[in-house]
Amino acid sequence: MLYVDVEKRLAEFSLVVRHAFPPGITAVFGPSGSGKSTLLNLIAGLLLPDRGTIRLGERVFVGEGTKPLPPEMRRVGYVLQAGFLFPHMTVWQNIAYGIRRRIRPDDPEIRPLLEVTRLPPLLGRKPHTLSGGERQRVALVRALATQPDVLLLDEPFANLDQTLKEDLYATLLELVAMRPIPVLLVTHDPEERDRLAEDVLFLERGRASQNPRWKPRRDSLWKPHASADARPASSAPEAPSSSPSPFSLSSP
Ligand SMILES: Nc1ncnc2c1ncn2[C@@H]1O[C@H](COP(=O)(O)OP(=O)(O)OP(=O)(O)O)[C@@H](O)[C@H]1O
Repeated sequence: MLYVDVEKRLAEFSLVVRHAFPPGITAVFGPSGSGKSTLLNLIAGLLLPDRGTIRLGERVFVGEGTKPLPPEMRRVGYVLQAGFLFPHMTVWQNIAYGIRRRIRPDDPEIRPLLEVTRLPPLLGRKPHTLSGGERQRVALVRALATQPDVLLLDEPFANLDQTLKEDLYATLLELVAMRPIPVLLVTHDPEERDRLAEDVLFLERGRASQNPRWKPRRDSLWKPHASADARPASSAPEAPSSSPSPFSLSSP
């Protein structure tokens, strides 16, 4: 479980988020400029909060009285809208980059990722020869190949046509089923939110509220996964006063 309880002053308002993210996909949904990317950057360690705590289980990313964990030690995978790939490297070199040990496409932890995303025929290609959807598949595998404990997706499907999106939705869900970790999916698109998310964090001018009326839709694509038992009955920020706060650093 990823716990976020932070404040960050921005140009026109403060981002104030107090939320627990269980394994599975949580959509981070809100209008442009509401603080969605800032939240992801705080979790990734690219920005530091003015106050508060971010921790994954007992592993403190940032917290009062402790030195912030640098981004490279957080085990966070990050995929951006443009699906940035190094242009001079092949698909395989892009995927292997950032993994500290030598890996091969048929290594047992890599091969299933490549197969689900149908990348094996493309491994020798350079990014400029790929379609937008193929590039996003590479970016997803690259993020997951590092075996992250949290996956951050910042509008990874924007600017793709509907057929490609559908294809990538299915791929993402297969990947998440293979590695049940908290996944934060930033999106503007209510359809995408409702098809993919198990939970939604609504943001508006930096303020977060769980919409109590939001429920996964009947045609939602996600299926409860093995770790579903680990999900709390509700990931709403308010814990009953009789139980320890999920945000307390000393809680299990
Ligand atoms: N480092 C910063 N310092 C101060 N203000 C910032 C900083 N970065 C972003 N902002 C401002 O904070 C607000 C939130 O920006 P952010 O990029 O997080 O929004 P967003 O919801 O991701 O928007 P979009 O959907 O357009 O990408 C914006 O008003 C932005 O101008």
